[in-house]
Amino acid sequence: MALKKGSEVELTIESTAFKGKGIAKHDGIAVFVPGTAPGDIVKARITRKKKSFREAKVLELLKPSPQRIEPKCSHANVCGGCTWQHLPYTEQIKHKEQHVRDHIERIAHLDPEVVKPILGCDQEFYYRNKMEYSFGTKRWLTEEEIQRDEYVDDSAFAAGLHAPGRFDKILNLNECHLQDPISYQLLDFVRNSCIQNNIAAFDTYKKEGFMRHLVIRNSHFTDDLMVNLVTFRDEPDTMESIKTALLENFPQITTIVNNVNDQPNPTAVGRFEHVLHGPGYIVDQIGNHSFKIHANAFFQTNTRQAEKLYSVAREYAELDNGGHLFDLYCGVGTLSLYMADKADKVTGIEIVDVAVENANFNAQENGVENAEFVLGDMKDTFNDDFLAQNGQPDCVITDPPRSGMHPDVVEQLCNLDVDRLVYVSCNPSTMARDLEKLKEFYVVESVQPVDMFPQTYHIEAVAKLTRR
Ligand SMILES: C[S@@+](CC[C@H](N)C(=O)[O-])C[C@H]1O[C@@H](n2cnc3c(N)ncnc32)[C@H](O)[C@@H]1O
Repeated sequence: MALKKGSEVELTIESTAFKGKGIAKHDGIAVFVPGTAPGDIVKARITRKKKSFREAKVLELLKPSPQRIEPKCSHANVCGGCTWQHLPYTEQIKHKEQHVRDHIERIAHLDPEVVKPILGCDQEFYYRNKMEYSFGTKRWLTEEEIQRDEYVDDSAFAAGLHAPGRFDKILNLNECHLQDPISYQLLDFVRNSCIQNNIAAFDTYKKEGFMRHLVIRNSHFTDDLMVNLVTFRDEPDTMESIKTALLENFPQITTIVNNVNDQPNPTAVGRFEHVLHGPGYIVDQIGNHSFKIHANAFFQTNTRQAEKLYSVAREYAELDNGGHLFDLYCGVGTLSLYMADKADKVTGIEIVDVAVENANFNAQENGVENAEFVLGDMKDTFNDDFLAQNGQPDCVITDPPRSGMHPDVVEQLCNLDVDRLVYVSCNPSTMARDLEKLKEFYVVESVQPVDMFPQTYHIEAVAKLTRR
């Protein structure tokens, strides 16, 4: 019988899908069930019906999988951040490796044997150097509150992470084990200070209020600790009082910045920024190089594991005979500098101006004289004029955002006369899509999954391509 939306059914979870959902089969139809583990037997309600699959929500865990462990965090079952705290880390990485294989086979149509055994992360918790919290006027109700017969008001000054799939509801966090505990202590302090001082959270519907995000960045190699308060309006007096209170209670903070995002978009990047305390950046280290990082510049969020990732990219780039390296989507120049001693010349391209400024500064600070960085959108910048001006590369590293590369960039890479291409990706699905096109011109020799994000379904991978 076809499963209708709303029907209740008993399911045995067989495996996991990308994004962490468990998969069960019912009358030959795949049913995706979040929050489950292979081996679980659950009573579930169908929440979505599509031609070839269903989605379901667990109503009752009838028999837990023997693989299950107690999550460390009290929010684990609700928070969308950690999908897999109920699985041992050894199991998590098996699933991630399999997901990369699946994408390589199903989307890139390549032999999954090119995927190597995953490189796991030594640190299972507290590995992040950045957390981006949000404020809102609606809190996510607990399961117990939802079940009550009476009306429960969800209006609140809520501070934490967005409830899964909800742009308007915030899960009020009082713990999180992905970043140093100082991170959620700061969150708690800012939430309480705002409530005491009648400072409003931003209301996404009415487009009013004040506090939008709190972004904490801490260095893993220095004592630098950045607090970035993202607000809807520019109110120097309010910010001065928050800054004073923060420094009185957390003297270890080395810099405080205020990004003012007065636009409807929900990003934590301001239209302009004020530095309220300290230098306005932190310094961290990957390999032998130190990096200056401003609030709005990208930096790998797992500093220690980034070195493992970069060493794979360095090996795949095969720069033993030097040559000209292009570092596409270069951020603050981390990969460029990590490779620069092997190359004759490195040219990076990046869209965020402050990241390019940081990259130039970082090259100078680290005594790297053969790297230069160009500001621009890859799809407009990486063209024939650019090649005529900057010369042809011998090797290209590309490390795009989660959305992957723009089709024009993929096409330019297909037409490029280059021996080696190294594709670093934080999304196996878009990487596989791009490899599908690139494989006509390049041999995909190997794909190395590297886990940068324990407890979550996210997985990084590095692919080595050589010209046909
Ligand atoms: C995944 S990060 C990689 C950064 C760097 N390779 C690293 O390891 O730190 C992707 C970078 O691409 C930049 N970016 C995003 N879209 C871009 C575009 N259209 N053109 C150029 N750079 C872009 C982002 O600002 C970010 O710095």
